[in-house]
Amino acid sequence: MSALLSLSDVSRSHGGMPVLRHTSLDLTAGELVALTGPSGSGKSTLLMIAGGWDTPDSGTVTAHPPMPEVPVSEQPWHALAFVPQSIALFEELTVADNLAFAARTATEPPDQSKLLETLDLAKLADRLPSEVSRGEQQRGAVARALASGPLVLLADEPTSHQDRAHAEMVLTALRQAADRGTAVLVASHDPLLAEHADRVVAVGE
Ligand SMILES: Nc1ncnc2c1ncn2[C@@H]1O[C@H](COP(=O)(O)OP(=O)(O)OP(=O)(O)O)[C@@H](O)[C@H]1O
Repeated sequence: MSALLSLSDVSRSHGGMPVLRHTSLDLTAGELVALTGPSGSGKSTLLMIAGGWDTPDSGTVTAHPPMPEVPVSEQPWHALAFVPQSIALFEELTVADNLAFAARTATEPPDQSKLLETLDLAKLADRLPSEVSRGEQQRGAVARALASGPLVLLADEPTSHQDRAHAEMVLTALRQAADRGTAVLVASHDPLLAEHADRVVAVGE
């Protein structure tokens, strides 16, 4: 299988300190890749660059067909979805409407009710993000990303606010997306992640 998204020879410094040095990574349809490394090793930096929210000092990020042939920063949600560490749900929309908003961009919208059930959010669907817990908001952000049916999904510490049972739900949902063909890249310290991943990429070691 050919890559959907390629980082090639990417380097990035913050405040004069090198964070990523000549890093290359290919993401292929149907795989779940675990991005591991110590705190401060550059996992979020790599994800931000992969998603087009940060620019490398050198090196390239390329989206390959069937991804739209535009820079990563211009990819629509149904091509490239992101679960940021900050979670960033739309505060004025209910949990269900956050999913519905993302699903509007999907070419083949996943079943939103099923997504809410899979992530133990069904009973909270009509609440605003401010009316649910941080962990529930985080699962909402995962559900929203999945609702766009993305070709590539990038997730930054998506289980950081979860207990073990709910972390399993999050990782299972991401695994199922990979099994349906999404290329999934997950940065995490969670030891459970390796059980769900096809391969592990370590940064900063
Ligand atoms: N905007 C910024 N300005 C300056 N330094 C930054 C900035 N963003 C990140 N850094 C530094 O770059 C390094 C890598 O940060 P990054 O957030 O990518 O690490 P991480 O592996 O995701 O860490 P964690 O596991 O703690 O989330 C750290 O030393 C961090 O302090």
